[in-house]
Amino acid sequence: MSDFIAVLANPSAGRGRHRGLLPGVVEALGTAGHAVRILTAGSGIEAEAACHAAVADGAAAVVAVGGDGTVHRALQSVAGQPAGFGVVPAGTGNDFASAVGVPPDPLAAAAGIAVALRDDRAHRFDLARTVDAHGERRWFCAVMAAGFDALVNERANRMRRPTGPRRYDLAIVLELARLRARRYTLTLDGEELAFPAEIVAVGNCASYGGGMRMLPDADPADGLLDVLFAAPLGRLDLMRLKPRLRGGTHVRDPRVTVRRAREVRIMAEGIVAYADGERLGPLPVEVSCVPGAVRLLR
Ligand SMILES: Nc1ncnc2c1ncn2[C@@H]1O[C@H](COP(=O)(O)OP(=O)(O)OP(=O)(O)O)[C@@H](O)[C@H]1O
Repeated sequence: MSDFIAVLANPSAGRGRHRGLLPGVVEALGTAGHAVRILTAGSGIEAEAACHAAVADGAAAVVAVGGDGTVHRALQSVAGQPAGFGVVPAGTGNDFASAVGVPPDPLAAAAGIAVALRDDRAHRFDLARTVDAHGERRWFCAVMAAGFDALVNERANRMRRPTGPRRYDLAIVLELARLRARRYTLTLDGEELAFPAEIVAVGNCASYGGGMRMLPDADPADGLLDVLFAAPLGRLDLMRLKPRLRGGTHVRDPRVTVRRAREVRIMAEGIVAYADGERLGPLPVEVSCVPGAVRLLR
């Protein structure tokens, strides 16, 4: 069957707060005049496979109902493809949705997707494409972490307890105790830089983690990636920088550098990169900005 809307709902997104949302979302999407097919998946990997199958089956659009992790999974199937993409923000972090002008209210977002599909109107936004040392390709939409924040994510993923946000707090404490500057080699459009650092991030959009504006001026429609790195700060100053991320004022610190590039390569020992909060894999990673790679319905 073709001419249908595939809906990837992540029941665990937003700690389950939006579980009752789906019927209203499906009803709103139905007004676009396409059949609505709900994809079932028990994990991020299954979610991704279900989206790929739907696109191969001729889906007119894929709609992700969840946070940035769900968006990341769904995006793999529509990036660089003619199928449209919709986001119904229902996660704890909805950073891509807010960067591309999706209404924060889930039902308003669903209604907007239906109107855009009916009127055949889409907005093109850039995506970042990654290639790892094994040649594996992925896409991401918001921010790739390749420093302290990636180490925290990797540690939190390995921990079973505590659950919820306290797991991250504990992972931060544990990783702070082991903090050390690593030697990075960064290539920005062919220019090679080598320096010691604790934080390095690449952004297609400004924020991650639910409003932490790591790359405050990143624009998902400028055809470029924003790249942030900082001279070694040490434990105390790293923690002092953290509350400044929400306002994006950390970039005023003279030890922080932000550059723009179309193609970026990052190498450092012992770092597993995370993109949109999802595990990407060990560095080195090459990242390219692909202008207009997604047809966003909103
Ligand atoms: N259909 C699905 N079923 C189960 N897990 C999924 C599904 N879709 C995505 N996932 C995974 O669920 C995780 C959380 O998703 P997401 O980021 O959308 O929600 P969140 O509430 O914002 O997340 P977090 O609690 O991690 O901040 C991601 O790792 C993602 O890969």
